[in-house]
Formats: sequence, structure tokens, C-alpha cells
Amino acid sequence: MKYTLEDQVVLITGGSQGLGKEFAKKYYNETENTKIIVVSRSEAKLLDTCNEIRLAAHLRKETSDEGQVQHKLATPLDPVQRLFYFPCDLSCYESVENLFNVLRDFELLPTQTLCCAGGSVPKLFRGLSGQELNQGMDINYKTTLNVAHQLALAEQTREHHLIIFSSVTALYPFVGYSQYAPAKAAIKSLVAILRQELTNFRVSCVYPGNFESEGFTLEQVTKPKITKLIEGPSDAIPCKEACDIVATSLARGQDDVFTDFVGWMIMGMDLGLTSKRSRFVTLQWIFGILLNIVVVPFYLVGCSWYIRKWFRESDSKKAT
Ligand SMILES: NC(=O)C1=CN([C@@H]2O[C@H](COP(=O)(O)OP(=O)(O)OC[C@H]3O[C@@H](n4cnc5c(N)ncnc54)[C@H](OP(=O)(O)O)[C@@H]3O)[C@@H](O)[C@H]2O)C=CC1
Ligand SMILES: CCCCCCCCCCCCCCCC(=O)[C@@H](N)CO
Repeated sequence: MKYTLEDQVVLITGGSQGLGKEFAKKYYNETENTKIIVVSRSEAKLLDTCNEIRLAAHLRKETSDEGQVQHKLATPLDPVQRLFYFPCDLSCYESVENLFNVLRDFELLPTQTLCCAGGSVPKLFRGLSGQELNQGMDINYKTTLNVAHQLALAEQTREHHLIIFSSVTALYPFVGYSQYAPAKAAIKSLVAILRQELTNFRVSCVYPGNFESEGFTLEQVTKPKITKLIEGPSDAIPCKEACDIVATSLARGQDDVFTDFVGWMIMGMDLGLTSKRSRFVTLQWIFGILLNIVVVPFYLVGCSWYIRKWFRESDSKKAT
């Protein structure tokens, strides 16, 4: 199944900001017929996003639509419009069921779905609240699980391209990401199973390294220093660059997508019983095996020594 932007109905979860919004812009600006539905919890943010995208296109004179009109998925639907929004907490199954009923009513069942909803609260395990821990699973796993299930039920025979956003932390979990990485690892596991079961689907999984977004700015505030140190090699790239890298990789037919070289390396080191469809996959595999033998054991020893030292030092600072 070829990845093309044009002539699609695309559902974007987490489309109100960050990478989801970047994709909404991309589809809106680079196609003529594709219909876009952005979903997130906050109606205010969704409305701002839709207006901003339409207004920018209007100012570039690519559309006569001034963009100050609401296009919530609700009756009556203006047939000329291509960008719609629908507020929905996707971690709640019933709400997702309702979303799909609305999509069905408007004949807007998607041909492509981008599951961008997600987000992390990077803190040390003891510093997290019960609510933050539960939200990690809700926001990062259940949003995707619920949407994937409703899609699977809605699309029994038609082809569908499901694009899911995990994280490099699914392949390499480390200090500070206890609220987040396990949920992203669960996504990796779900993807492997969906690829076997949903035979009329193309299921792609993106493992991004750091990129700039509203969510990223927020997580930097609580992120422990040790976490920043370890993830240093994955410098945040601009959101638009991440979006273009993902779109290009998908168009090349790759289904396990990374956004930086560190991500490619870490994916290569992740051997085991899940197949990889990524760029230079043979080289990645050989490189991964070599690194597992020659570098990983030393890296892990060095890393755990460094982490223990960091905790000793911060404990003694607290004591004084
Ligand atoms: N930025 C980074 O460095 C990296 C990000 N990623 C992943 O890539 C994806 C996009 O990241 P980024 O652009 O930074 O994300 P942001 O945090 O900037 O945006 C997250 C989006 O998800 C929506 N959302 C959150 N919870 C729910 C929910 N329960 N139901 C519906 N919508 C929800 C938010 O809107 P609202 O609040 O209105 O619900 C928002 O639109 C995420 O899955 C993230 O985990 C992976 C690796 C690195
Ligand atoms: C031989 C061994 C080499 C090991 C190199 C180690 C480099 C680690 C880079 C990890 C990058 C993690 C990015 C997480 C992004 C993310 O998901 C958050 N921004 C949450 O949103």
C-alpha cells in the first residue's frame, strides 16, 4: 500500500499541537482533495489550530476560505470544507466509539490514521503522583489502542494505513521515563500483533527521537538532569523536520521509522522476534549485532555506574 497524501480521509489524533498539527498542516497545504479530521481533548486548542491552518493558506492566497468559521464535525457539514475537528478524550473507549459513529454518519471513515496523541511527564519514579502514572498509560497507550480497535471493526475489508507514534524509549528505556516508556513499549508490542491480524491494514510504527513541540517544551521543565544527560545524543530537531522525515520514510515504503541516527542505531540493537522494515535494514541489523557484542556491554556498565554516582551525589546534596 503506497503512502500518498492526496485523495485521502485522514484522522489525526493529537492534532491540536506538535507533530499532529504539523501533519494536519502538511496534508492541508500539499493536497487538494484530502479531508482531514483533527482530534484531541481541548476544543479551544483544536479550533485555534484549524483557524490558524486555514488562515495561513488564505494569506498565501491558496484558498478563499478566511478560516474564521467553525468546522466541528456536526450538522450541517459544509461540503467545501476539508479540515474538521472533533473534541474527544481518546483514552475513554465509549468516547472513541462515539467518534467513529459520527465519522460513519458523515461518511468520513478514514483511509489513513495517524495516532499522534501522547505525552510524557519525565520525573524520577518516586516523584510521580498516582494520577501522573495512570495518565502515562491512558494518554500514550489507551488512546492508540481504542482508536486501533474501532478502526479494525469499522474497516473489515477496505485497505487502511494506520500510522502509530511510539518513541525511541520503547527500544531503550532509561531513568526518568517510568511514566512513559512502558506505555510506548506496549505500543510496539501491539503493532507486531496488529500486523499479523489486520491483513487489510498497513501498520507503520514511528520511533521518534527528540523533536521540538509544545509537549517537548513542557517535559523539559520536569525532566531530571540525568535523563537529559543520557538522551543528549538525540538533540531535539524542529517539528517540521520530524514530520517531513516521517512522511518521506513512509513514502519509501518503510514501516519502522526513526527520525535521527541514534534512533536508527538503537533500532538495530533491538533484535528479537519482531521484524523491522526500516531504512538500510540489512546494514542496521549487522551494525546492531556488532554493537551488541562490542559496545553495548561496556555502555551499560558505564551507564549504570554513572547513574549510581549521580544518585549518590544528589542524595548527599539533599542531606547537606
Ligand atoms: N516531542 C518529542 O520529543 C517526542 C514525541 N514522541 C511522541 O510523538 C507524539 C507527538 O508528540 P508531540 O508533538 O511532542 O506531542 P504534544 O505533547 O505536543 O501533543 C500531544 C497531543 O495529544 C493530545 N492528547 C493528549 N491526550 C489525549 C487524549 N487523552 N485524547 C485525545 N488527545 C489527547 C493533545 O491535545 P489535548 O491536550 O487537547 O488532548 C495534543 O494535541 C506523541 O505520541 C509523543 O509521545 C516520541 C518521541 C519524541
Ligand atoms: C551503543 C549504545 C549507544 C547508546 C546511545 C544512547 C542515546 C540515547 C538517546 C535516547 C533518545 C530518547 C529520546 C526520547 C524522546 C521521547 O520520547 C521524549 N521526548 C518524550 O516525549
